Amino acid sequence: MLFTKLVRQKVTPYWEGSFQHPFIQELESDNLVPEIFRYYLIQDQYYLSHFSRLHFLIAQQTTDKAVADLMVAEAKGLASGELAVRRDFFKQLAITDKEVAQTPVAPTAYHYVSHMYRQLIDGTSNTAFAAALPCSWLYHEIGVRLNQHGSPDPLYQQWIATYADKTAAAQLQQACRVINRLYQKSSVAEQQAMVQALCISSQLEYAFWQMAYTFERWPKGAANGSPKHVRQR
Ligand SMILES: Cc1ncc(C[n+]2csc(CCO)c2C)c(N)n1
Repeated sequence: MLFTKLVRQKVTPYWEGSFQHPFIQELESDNLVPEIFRYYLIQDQYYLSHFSRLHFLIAQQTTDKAVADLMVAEAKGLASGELAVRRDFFKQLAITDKEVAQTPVAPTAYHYVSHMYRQLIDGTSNTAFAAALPCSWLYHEIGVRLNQHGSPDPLYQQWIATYADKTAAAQLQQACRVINRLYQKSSVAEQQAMVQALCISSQLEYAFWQMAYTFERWPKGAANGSPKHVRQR
C-alpha cells in the first residue's frame, strides 16, 4: 500500500481531533479569544523557525537529490510564504520581538520540535521527512475545509487562506510522491519508523491546539510551596 494511503488511515483519529478542536471550530466561527490566537502565533514562531532549519538539515543528510531539492524549496518557500504572512499578523496584533523573546516555549511546542530533530539522530532523513509531513498536509486539509465557509474575522480568514492555497497543494502532492517512492525502497524497519514518526507528529499537531487553548506552561514544581501530586486514571 502507498505510504500516504496507509498513514492517512492511521492518523484519522488525531486529524479528526484537530478538525473538531475548539481552537479550529472557534477560529471558523470567529469566537476564538484573541489572546489564544496570540499565544498560538508566538509558540508557532518557535516551531516555524526550527521547521525551516530542519529542512536544511534533512537536505544535508539525504543522499536522494529529489528530497534535497524539495527540502531546500520548502525551507525557502517558508521564508517568503508563511513566515512573511506571520510578520504581517504580528504587526496587526502588535506582537513585538521582545514579547516573543520573553515568552517561554511551551512544553508541547518544545516536544514537537524535539521529536522532529530526534529523527536526524535516532532515525534517518526518511523518518525526519515523515515527521515533517503532517505539518503541510494537515494544515492543507484544515485550510480547504475551513475555506468552504470562511471566517468572518479577516485575520482568521487570512490564516485559513494561507493553507487552502493552490501552491501549497502542488507542493504537498510533490512531497507525497517523493515520500511514497522512498517508503517503497526502505527496509521494513525503516518503513515502520516512518509510520511511527508521522503518527507522533499527528498527535503533537493535535496537542498543539490544546497547548494554545489552555496557555500551556511548564510545571512549577515546588516553587509555590508543596506541589500537589495527583494520580490520574
Ligand atoms: C504546529 C504547526 N504545524 C503546521 C504548520 C503549517 N506549516 C508550517 S510550515 C508549512 C509549509 C510547509 O512546508 C506549513 C503549512 C504550522 N504553522 N504550525
